[in-house]
Amino acid sequence: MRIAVPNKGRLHDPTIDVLERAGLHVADGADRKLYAETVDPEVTVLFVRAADIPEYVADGAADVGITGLDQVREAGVDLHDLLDLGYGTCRLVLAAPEKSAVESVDDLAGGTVATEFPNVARDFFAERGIDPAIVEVSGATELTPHVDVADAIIDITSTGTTLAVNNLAIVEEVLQSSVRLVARPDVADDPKVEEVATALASVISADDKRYLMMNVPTDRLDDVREVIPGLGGPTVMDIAGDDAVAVHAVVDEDDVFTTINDVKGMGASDVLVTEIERLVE
Ligand SMILES: Nc1ncnc2c1ncn2[C@@H]1O[C@H](COP(=O)(O)OP(=O)(O)OP(=O)(O)O)[C@@H](O)[C@H]1O
Ligand SMILES: O=P(O)(O)OC[C@H]1O[C@H](OP(=O)(O)OP(=O)(O)O)[C@H](O)[C@@H]1O
Ligand SMILES: [Mg+2]
Repeated sequence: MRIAVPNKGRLHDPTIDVLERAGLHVADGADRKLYAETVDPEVTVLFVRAADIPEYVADGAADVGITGLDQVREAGVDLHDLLDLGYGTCRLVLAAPEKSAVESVDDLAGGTVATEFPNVARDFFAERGIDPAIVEVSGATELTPHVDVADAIIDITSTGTTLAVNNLAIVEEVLQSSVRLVARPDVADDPKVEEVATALASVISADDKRYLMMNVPTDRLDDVREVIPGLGGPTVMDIAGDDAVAVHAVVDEDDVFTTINDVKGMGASDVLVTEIERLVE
């Protein structure tokens, strides 16, 4: 099976990282290599531009791909969205100069919009019933409204810094994007594809969970159970020759602070909190 992953840009490192954490060690994924073997002899990684990944998967050059939803939409190909990997979060927005006549989508009727995402742009305006001219650019999109190339842009924003320094204001959101694991429909149910999806999902599930370990006086165990929802309840083990039990549980990261305070109040001691590498539910 072949997985297409971003060869450079901001998505490269986090993608290699998530594959590694999923146990799919990428052999010698050095710069400028076009493909690499993984620890699984059946899985090969292809390094491709983020924008080209949907086409590679749709055409069968790769079976699954990891890239931004914005790129999948722009390619207009029919792929199964198997998993949201949670990074590369950004928005595609329609934006115009702060001091311009463009204040709503309708103001662009008869106007011009510059973008690296012409297909997403056309779909967006078609749905809104207007048909502005679309100018395709390959970068520095934020400059175009200031040099009379366009009245507005559709571009990526995350922190908003680039729009702000270029005196551009958001007119409307076009798409929310994050990095996805996508598959060609005919291989989406393939056991190997499911294995990879499960392994990647286990990393994502573990990210916002923590493993709690503690010793609890035996007579307070029922109280402790009440405050630790855990994953199917906590694991309880006897401690030889002691009036206490060891309790292990998986808890949401957001609940760790409260849970520790609660169990301390119930006499728990030696509380340990650790990160979880993977969680296969
Ligand atoms: N500022 C951002 N914040 C979050 N995600 C982003 C941001 N910019 C881009 N992305 C996501 O990363 C994907 C690839 O963008 P990136 O800039 O890494 O690639 P590129 O533009 O093809 O590469 P490069 O900029 O190195 O030429 C985008 O399609 C989008 O999904
Ligand atoms: O809202 P912000 O946090 O400012 O991020 C938005 C910017 O990030 C991306 O550019 P990138 O840094 O990838 O440069 P590029 O244009 O060379 O791709 C995107 O094209 C925007 O310009
Ligand atoms: Mg970029």
